[in-house]
Formats: sequence, C-alpha cells, structure tokens
Amino acid sequence: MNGGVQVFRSPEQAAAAGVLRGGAVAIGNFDGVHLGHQKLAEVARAWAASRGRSAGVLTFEPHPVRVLRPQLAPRVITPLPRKLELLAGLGLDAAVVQPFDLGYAGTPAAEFAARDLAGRLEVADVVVGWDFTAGRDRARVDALRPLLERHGISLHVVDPVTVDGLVVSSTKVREFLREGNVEAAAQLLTRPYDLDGEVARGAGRGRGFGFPTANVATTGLLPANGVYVVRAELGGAHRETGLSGAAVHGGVCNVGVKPTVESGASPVAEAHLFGFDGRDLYGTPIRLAFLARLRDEQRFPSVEALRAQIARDVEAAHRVLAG
Ligand SMILES: Cc1cc2nc3c(=O)[nH]c(=O)nc-3n(C[C@H](O)[C@H](O)[C@H](O)COP(=O)(O)O)c2cc1C
Ligand SMILES: Nc1ncnc2c1ncn2[C@@H]1O[C@H](COP(=O)(O)OP(=O)(O)OP(=O)(O)O)[C@@H](O)[C@H]1O
Repeated sequence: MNGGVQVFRSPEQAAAAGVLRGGAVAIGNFDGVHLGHQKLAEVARAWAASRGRSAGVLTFEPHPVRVLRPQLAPRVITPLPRKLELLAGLGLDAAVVQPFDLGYAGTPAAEFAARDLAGRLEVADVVVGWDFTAGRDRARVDALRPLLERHGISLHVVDPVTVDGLVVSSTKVREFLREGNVEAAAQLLTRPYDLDGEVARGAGRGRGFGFPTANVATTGLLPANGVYVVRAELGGAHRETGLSGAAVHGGVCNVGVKPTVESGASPVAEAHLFGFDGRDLYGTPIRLAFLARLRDEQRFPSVEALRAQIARDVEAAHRVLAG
C-alpha cells in the first residue's frame, strides 16, 4: 500500500489530473524525508485542509547536485522509490516528480512560478523552508513571494527545524552516516537509516566459521566502515512504494573491506541474520536498517580471533535488540 499518494512523473501529468488545483505544495529535494521535510509536509497538509483541497510535494529527480556538480554528488539517503514510500506515509495526496536536467536547471524563478506552479499545478499555497532558493537565479523566499503573489499564490515559509540546537538537513544526515553515527542520523530522520539492495553471493568463508552472511548488493549510501546492529527485512518485493511481504530478522552487519581476509577490496555491507534458516538467499530483496554502531572494523591476527570477536558482536547485538 502507498497510503493513497498519487505519483506523477511531471508537473504536466499532475496538471492533466488537476490533483493539486487550489491546493498546497511543498517544494524540495526531500532527500531522507527528515524531520524538516516532515514539517513542510505537515504545513502543506494544514493549508490544503483549510481550503478543502489536496496537498502534495514537488520534488526533483535525479538530485540536482548529481546534475549540476556530478563530481561532488554524494549518494542519496533515499533513492526515489524509498522517498516516495516515506512521502506516502506523511498523508499527502500527490507527489510530483520533476525530471531534473541541465535544461530544467536553466529555468528562471519567475518562469518556474508562472509555468509550473501557477500554470500547471495551479496551487493556492506553496510551502518551503527558510533557506529555499528557486530557479537559475536562486531566488530566495523574499524574491519568490512577489513572483507567486502575481498569480494569487501564497508563500508559506517554515522556520528551521532543529534537534538539540542543530538545524536538520540532508547534508547533516549524510555527515553522520559518513562518521558511522547512525544513532544521530536516526534522530534527524525520525527512524533508523535504511539501505535497500539484493542479496549477492559472497566468497562463502563466513559459513565455514559459523557466521554465514548475506552480502548486500546496493547502489545506496553505506555508513562508515564498522560493525552495526541491524534489522533486516528480507524477501517480499521491491515496489515503487516499498518492500512488501518481507520477513524481519535482527542481525549484525559489517560494512567494510574485511582486512583480515582480503586486501584492496571496496567496501561492502554483509549481514549475519538471526533466526534465519539459511536457505539460498541470492537475489532476494533486502532492506537493512542500521540501529546502532558496535565498533570499528579491524584487522585481526587470525580468522579465529575474528570469529571470537564476531561471537561477542552477536551477543552485544542481541542485548541492543532486546532493548
Ligand atoms: C558481525 C561481523 C563483524 C565483522 N568484523 C570484521 C572485522 O572487524 N574485520 C574483518 O576483517 N572482517 C570482519 N567481518 C567480515 C568477515 O571477515 C567476513 O564475514 C567473512 O570473512 C566472510 O566473508 P565472505 O562472505 O566474503 O566469505 C565481519 C563480519 C561480521 C558478520
Ligand atoms: N530543518 C529544516 N527546517 C525547515 N525547513 C527545512 C529544513 N530542512 C529542509 N527544509 C526545507 O525543505 C525543503 C527541501 O529542502 P532540501 O530537500 O534541499 O533539504 P535540505 O535538508 O536542506 O538539503 P541540503 O542539506 O542538501 O541542503 C526546502 O524548502 C528546505 O528549505
């Protein structure tokens, strides 16, 4: 289920359905759908409700940084399917996905307001955060407001949402994940960070010493190398709006290069799942939620020392999962 959100692949498509006419739209990249993004959705919903109309988001795909500065672009926190699934959970009626390319990036703010917001979406209310900028000219909210008022659209600006004095942002979530601080990332996201992939074949050494692992093939963002407590959803099917029909297992996950047994490898995530019957998993969809960080990845003097440490990791993970 997708919570009733309708997904449109362009403002033209949304216009044809007339879904946001007279309603409210929140605008942004919404990477991570963090607490700040959730506040924007809530404000859009409130404005729409006050007018008896629908609420939606307008978001961009791929992430503009990928198009404008590809060499700097980080991996996203929520690839589009996961983002749409989370947006659906916010009680929105529509998600409009604007394809983002260099041509679109050249749109001036006045044209964005006139063509997309007034002409296509025909919204009455636009909701953005305090630091939002629109169009090629990067118009800030004070410049955008009159451009919208010209078309009878009201602009509502949300003040910075903070957690313990820190302004919530996608950039900050990525920073925490890069440091391995999955607990802090979860505070900003309001849920543990999760990663979607498929189970891939590993070298099979883990099974030999008592800890078989599911290697996760993913293009998603890996948290810093280290050992984590995870909750895995396994099986089911990836749909546009998420993974359905999955079995849930606790587990421990190593993110890294396995210096004890390999050299020169690129980082991978592999999870040893609890209560799992060991049947052939290859190709199965998997979602790993990172609950807590246990330790750094280390090079052990022997496989036996590694095995003993993994046994301790498993005990520690059971304690965390028991809450
Ligand atoms: C909980 C856990 C912790 C791990 N910690 C380390 C580690 O600190 N150093 C290391 O070299 N490998 C670590 N590994 C990776 C193991 O070396 C790896 O799972 C094993 O060699 C099997 O690899 P394979 O699937 O490529 O055969 C860890 C694996 C798990 C499941
Ligand atoms: N903490 C926040 N409080 C209020 N509004 C926010 C907050 N974070 C983002 N927004 C607003 O949400 C919309 C989407 O922003 P965007 O997706 O660029 O998020 P971001 O977290 O600021 O990303 P980045 O870290 O890449 O700048 C924008 O209008 C932005 O101003």
